[in-house]
Amino acid sequence: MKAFLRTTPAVRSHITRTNHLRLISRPAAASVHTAPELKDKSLFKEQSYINGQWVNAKSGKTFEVHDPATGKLIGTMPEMNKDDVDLAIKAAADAFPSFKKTTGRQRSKMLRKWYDLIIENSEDIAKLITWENGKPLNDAKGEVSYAASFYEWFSEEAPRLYGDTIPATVPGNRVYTVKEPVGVCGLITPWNFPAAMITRKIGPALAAGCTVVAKSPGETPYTAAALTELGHRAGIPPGVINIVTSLENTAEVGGAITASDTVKKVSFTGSTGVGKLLMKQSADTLKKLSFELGGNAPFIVFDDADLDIAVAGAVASKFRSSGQTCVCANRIYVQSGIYDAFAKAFTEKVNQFKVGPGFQEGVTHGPLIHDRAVSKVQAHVDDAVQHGAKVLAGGQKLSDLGANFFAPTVIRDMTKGMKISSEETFGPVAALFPFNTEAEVVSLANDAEVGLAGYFFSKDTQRCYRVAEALQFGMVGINTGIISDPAAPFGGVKHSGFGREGSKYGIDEYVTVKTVTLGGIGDLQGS
Ligand SMILES: NC(=O)c1ccc[n+]([C@@H]2O[C@H](COP(=O)([O-])OP(=O)(O)OC[C@H]3O[C@@H](n4cnc5c(N)ncnc54)[C@H](O)[C@@H]3O)[C@@H](O)[C@H]2O)c1
Ligand SMILES: O=CCCC(=O)O
Repeated sequence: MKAFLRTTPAVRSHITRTNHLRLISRPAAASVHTAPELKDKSLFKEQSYINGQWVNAKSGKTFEVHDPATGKLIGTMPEMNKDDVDLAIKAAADAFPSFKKTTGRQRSKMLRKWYDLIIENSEDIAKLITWENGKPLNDAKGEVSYAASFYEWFSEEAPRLYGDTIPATVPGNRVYTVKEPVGVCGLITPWNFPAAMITRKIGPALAAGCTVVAKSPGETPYTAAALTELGHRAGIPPGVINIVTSLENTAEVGGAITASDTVKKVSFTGSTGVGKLLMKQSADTLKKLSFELGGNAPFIVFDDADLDIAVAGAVASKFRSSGQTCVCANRIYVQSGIYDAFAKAFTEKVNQFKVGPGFQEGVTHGPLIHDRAVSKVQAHVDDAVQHGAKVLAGGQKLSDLGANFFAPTVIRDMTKGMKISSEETFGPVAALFPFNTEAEVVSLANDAEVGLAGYFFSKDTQRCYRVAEALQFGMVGINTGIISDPAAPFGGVKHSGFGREGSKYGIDEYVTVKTVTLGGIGDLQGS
């Protein structure tokens, strides 16, 4: 109810009109909020955003969003369908002709203003992230600066969208290229980084001069809405950013985006399965695509590694967002000479974690996003134990804290046939596999359908080059467990998808290269 009271009068009147039955019929427990206090209450929006206006679904339907830490209701969002998506696509298409004519410098200023507003409001945005995603407030603050950094970065790229001057093969011809915005872009992002995944797409799209229809994640739509409100305040013109929301209708919304011939590009971050579906759906309209899909990252510790650095790297890589990032270590391979020492030191660190609701002081790790995630984690642990692995820490749900909490877990004596060796857990389970030789572990690491991130730890410089070259992954971390950086290209190979986000390459995903050939310029008279 508190969230309801924080909405604007216009929104309240609409919700009252369309939802009064649901509001009054909700069970008492479900309507009790543990709402964080926002400095700017108008950042909490329970509507979608089309053509510069906050709107409801045309059908009037809504879906509920729940706090993963408490299970309590946060609020509702419009349950949009194809009709709403078509309106958003039309708004983006109508805005495109004038937005594409803005200069890179003008777009740079808009993105910079948006960046500044996010930084000014970072505490509120972080609270929204913690509320709907569950991650501890400090991590949420980190995500806000990471998310904002993509607007800063692409505000700097926008004025530097250079083409080439090309020496022609044909005498008398002159050839040059121009990078043009691809057009209306459909962006689909997951819940694990409610802010950063969407800014990593909107930043380069706008920098290139594209307009967008973004579908925010059904589990975590409020962060995207708050960012959009700040974009509105930054003066992004109507129709340039459109945010559609859905939960149950997500497949229909994805179908409408991919089927549209007006949408020229789809950028998706999420699971490999959904990525493949969207690629099939996009075939008829031959869209430009970039897909950041699932991972199953190997994390290799060689005997010659610095033990403390390797342990710190494993803690950071494995347990970031309670294991719910696509680049989290999933298979931790430790060489036999250092295996026992690593297992002991690593387990000691994991035992120091404090699990709890993300707003609670001192909490280092929050809940998982929902009960399906908890069930998958439990299934992976049970499978490993049934096949002979030994639990060193955790291994079970923390039901006393709430339905979505799972104890940070360390398991040793993992072997190749176990589920974790071939499936991404996406949760707080560190599985330690022993190995003996460099060739053996490189082969194990590469024996995966996916290839997003891989990590290894060694003090041997020659080995560092050798193994980095041999690993079949889009990103390799050497002696570090954190590789995310707006300046560094982010993306995978194999079934982890294609395309790169962030970095100097990120903007290329949103442009087409036009070649201009001027023929027969002739010779100067008299020369
Ligand atoms: N490579 C990366 O950069 C990256 C980043 C984050 C997450 N991921 C991957 O995402 C997965 C976890 O996220 P998830 O479980 O929410 O993934 P998911 O694929 O189920 O969902 C991702 C997004 O796609 C939407 N979606 C689902 N079905 C859709 C459909 N038919 N049409 C259109 N949209 C649809 C969801 O609503 C959500 O917004 C993991 O596999 C993880 O590795 C990858
Ligand atoms: O979960 C995927 C993205 C995480 C990151 O950008 O570091």
